[in-house]
Amino acid sequence: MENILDKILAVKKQEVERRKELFPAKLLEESIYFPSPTVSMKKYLLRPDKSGIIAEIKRKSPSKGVINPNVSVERISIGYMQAGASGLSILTDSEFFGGKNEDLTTARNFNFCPILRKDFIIDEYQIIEAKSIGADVILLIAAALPPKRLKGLAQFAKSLGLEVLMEVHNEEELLNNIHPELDIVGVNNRDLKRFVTDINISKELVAKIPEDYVKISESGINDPAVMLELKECGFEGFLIGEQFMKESRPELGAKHFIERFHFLEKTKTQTV
Ligand SMILES: O=C(O)c1ccccc1NCC(=O)[C@H](O)[C@H](O)COP(=O)(O)O
Repeated sequence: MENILDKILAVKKQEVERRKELFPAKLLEESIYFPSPTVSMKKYLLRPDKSGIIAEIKRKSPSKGVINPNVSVERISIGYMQAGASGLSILTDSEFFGGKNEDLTTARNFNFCPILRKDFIIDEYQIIEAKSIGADVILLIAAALPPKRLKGLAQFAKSLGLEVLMEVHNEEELLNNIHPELDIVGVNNRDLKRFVTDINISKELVAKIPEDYVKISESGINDPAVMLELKECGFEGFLIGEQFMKESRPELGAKHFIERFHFLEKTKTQTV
């Protein structure tokens, strides 16, 4: 039976073909976003003055349905960064997540920070598009791509100066996809085929990720105490969406979350 990831990928394939006709790659290459150079997510995640959080803007999701449909990308993206996020993740998929490319360009125009284009990348065209709308990092999902294809897309992204976040959900995906073209390895706690979210997936896989990569844990992080546990296990970054987006003011949700995280971290250091 077709799972949600298969369904998203089938729709994405058609969408990419349509977009290639409407906006040929040659045209996009001419409009590659110029004013801002690539900002390194890897470096921002390791900065001690930041929280390590990649704060996400998503209006809806297949697992949760509508989360927060009427958001101001300008206000939230600025607020996330002022709250201490290390970077932004902008969902650009429209059919399943209610996003659009313009959301990323808006975030780019108002922030000097690393921005992840969160989408389902299956084609070089989408990488050129990511660069043209102002992204710094692209996501490659191991569950969505054969290892050889993933490597080829990673190499292509690097040739455009983009960083690559490679996402896995189990050890097999990790071992099949480790190569030098990656910058960040993400463990998605959410099984994209079944919607089950389990933080233990991150805890089990972290030690198996080679030291050369910045390690992030993704999805289902809904408590600053959980984020602290993940940090203590060895994660340097934390991709958080729904926990903030479910608030009427997501940027304030992020601010309170980050304040609480710093308080817990400080208390723990003082008592050890
Ligand atoms: O979120 C979903 O339902 C989903 C379904 C199928 C593929 C991807 C999906 N989500 C993308 C993500 O990985 C999350 O948006 C991201 O990691 C943040 O997760 P959360 O903090 O749980 O919103």
